[in-house]
Amino acid sequence: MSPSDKRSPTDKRSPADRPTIRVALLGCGTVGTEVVRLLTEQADELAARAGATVELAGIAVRRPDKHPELPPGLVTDDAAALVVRDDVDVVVELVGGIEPVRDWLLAALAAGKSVVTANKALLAEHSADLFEASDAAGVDLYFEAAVAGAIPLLRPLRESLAGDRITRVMGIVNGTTNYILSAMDNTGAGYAETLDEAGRLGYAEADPTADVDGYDAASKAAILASLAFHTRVTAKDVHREGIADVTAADLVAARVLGRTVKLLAICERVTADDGAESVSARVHPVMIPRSHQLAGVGGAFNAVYVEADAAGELMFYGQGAGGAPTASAVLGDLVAVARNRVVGGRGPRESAHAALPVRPMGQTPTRYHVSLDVADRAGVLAQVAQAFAGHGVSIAAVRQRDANDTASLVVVTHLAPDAALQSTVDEIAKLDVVHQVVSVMRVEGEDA
Ligand SMILES: NC(=O)c1ccc[n+]([C@@H]2O[C@H](COP(=O)([O-])OP(=O)(O)OC[C@H]3O[C@@H](n4cnc5c(N)ncnc54)[C@H](O)[C@@H]3O)[C@@H](O)[C@H]2O)c1
Ligand SMILES: N[C@@H](CCO)C(=O)O
Ligand code: NA
Repeated sequence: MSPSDKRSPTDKRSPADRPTIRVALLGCGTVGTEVVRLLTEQADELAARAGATVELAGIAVRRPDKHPELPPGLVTDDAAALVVRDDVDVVVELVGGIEPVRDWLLAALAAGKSVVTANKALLAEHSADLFEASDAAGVDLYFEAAVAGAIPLLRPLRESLAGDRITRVMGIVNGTTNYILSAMDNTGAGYAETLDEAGRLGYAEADPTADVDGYDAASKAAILASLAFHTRVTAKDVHREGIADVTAADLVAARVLGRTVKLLAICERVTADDGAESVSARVHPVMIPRSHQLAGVGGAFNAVYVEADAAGELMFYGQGAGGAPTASAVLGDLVAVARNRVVGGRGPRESAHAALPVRPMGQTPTRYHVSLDVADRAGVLAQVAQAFAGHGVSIAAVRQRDANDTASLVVVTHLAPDAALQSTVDEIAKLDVVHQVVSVMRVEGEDA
């Protein structure tokens, strides 16, 4: 697009006079394929909405010979050359991973190209560098698809809620693990077969351990905490536990009590007694009541609660993974970026002015559900209760069920620092009267 193509938003040029925004697409896998389809099928509508014809200038893939469906003149295996080409206005990155993508995007931004990306791993590590490069060049960096797929979530945080004070963001942000946990809970399906199915459906990352070990959700939590609290949180600041240790016994223990297990990302603004503010960001399995709205979120769907001082509680729900849903978010960003280029403006920049410290997990208040098999004799409950009291942890509820010479004991705590809860569980596991620690799970969504 040449500078003379710029116009005001009220300019009514005929389609023939519209400027052209030329797009370099990097990666044509699950999401990239759907972006090409939508760009082609909806070309006229997208042009009308963007105020510019949006046209592919090139498509970089690892193996051009594997893509006979793409126009040969557009396909290249040289992404580094494509992103700085003079005829490219916008780079849409759908490759994933950190290197070499980081170098490509920094080069693209430095060359004055706007960037749209779905790459949460990259943003959670290097958003500072990327924002700095986009500011230096005066171009856009959009990434709605990076968190919660199709769900408009980042734009509401960056723009709609910019006038409010967000206190908490909590939800299901990984489709693959939600698909697996839902299947294990509903049908008792096995872990491995369900993970394979999530891969076939295009939900899982290229390396699915990023999903099951919580790395993907931790990257998303870092992005959410940064945007919600106007600070910089990176993936390594996020406490991370995946679902690999969630057992059938955990799901049964949850079911018996009318609960289920979800992998949640929880980002909170924490205010200490002296008024000092910090943020906490964590990803781990959580036991929630079946009546909780997040309990009904099945398959690869995502749902995120946002709590803000003035707005109160908001909930965002929809498809969090898969080619077409993710492409929807990419196209939304592409139209926004194209519009900005047409009018000569920019979207929101990084807002990290609050510069809040990150509170370590051990100091973060949580609640535990502990299920134990204990000896069925007098004084056992007192010993277990003493262990909690010794670490300053207050008990909210105790349930006991007897079977032969063993009793099943379930303890749910009030809020306590996570480190105190961990130490309590370690001590309890060593008690002679405790035969087995059946399940230990953090709890959300119940009255304390
Ligand atoms: N699949 C989803 O549901 C989903 C949802 C949200 C975000 N994302 C993100 O979108 C991105 C792409 O995900 P995907 O599922 O489409 O992955 P994919 O593995 O299906 O596709 C990746 C593409 O990148 C290409 N590629 C790899 N190395 C390359 C190189 N050196 N040069 C050029 N091309 C190269 C591959 O050929 C392939 O076409 C990732 O960042 C992912 O985290 C995916
Ligand atoms: N692998 C990711 C894709 C969406 O970001 C998931 O399962 O949620
Ligand atoms: Na999104």
